[in-house]
Amino acid sequence: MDAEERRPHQPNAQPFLRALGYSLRGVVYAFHAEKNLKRDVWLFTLLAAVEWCLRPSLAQTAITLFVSMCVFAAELFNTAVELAVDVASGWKDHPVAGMAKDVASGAVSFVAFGALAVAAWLLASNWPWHLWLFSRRNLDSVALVTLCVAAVWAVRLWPYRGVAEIKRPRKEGQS
Ligand SMILES: Nc1ncnc2c1ncn2[C@@H]1O[C@H](COP(=O)(O)OP(=O)(O)OP(=O)(O)O)[C@@H](O)[C@H]1O
Repeated sequence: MDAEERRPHQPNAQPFLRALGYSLRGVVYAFHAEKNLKRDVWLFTLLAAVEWCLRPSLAQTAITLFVSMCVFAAELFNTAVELAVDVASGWKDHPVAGMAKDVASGAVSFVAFGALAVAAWLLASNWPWHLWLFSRRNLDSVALVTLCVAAVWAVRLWPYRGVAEIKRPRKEGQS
């Protein structure tokens, strides 16, 4: 595969826009292919629904959104590690390849536990819970959450037009 095939998009675009295009391509692929990321999109939507109802302050909303983005980032790094390990190992089993994937997935677990702690803090600090869904309370928070959910779903639903499907070749006996 030559360099042009590896970098197929926007040959005349500004370097910044080109880099943005490549990042978007990677993120769309991961959201299209990784079941964990698909599940995280739903969990993020659930968090947004909770924030639409509870209407935390703007600072609290920003913190929870930042932590959610850290979870997405950790999953994306994990996906990148899995792909790199699969290519480096030629899709063959190797203890170091397996360990590399286990370490990467351990990193995701750490961020996920941190995110659970932040979710608990959000719920506890807004106790007793009121349903503010149809009020004008903290509209700036609502706007921020809505923007982030829309962005995440845009990436999730963006059609994936990969050069090739990336998947591990099936072993004998696997369906
Ligand atoms: N090349 C390999 N050699 C040895 N063990 C491997 C190899 N690839 C994967 N494994 C083991 O199988 C586990 C699952 O790997 P796999 O590539 O199927 O990830 P996955 O199930 O898609 O993970 P995730 O759910 O995080 O996306 C790894 O954590 C590792 O323990």
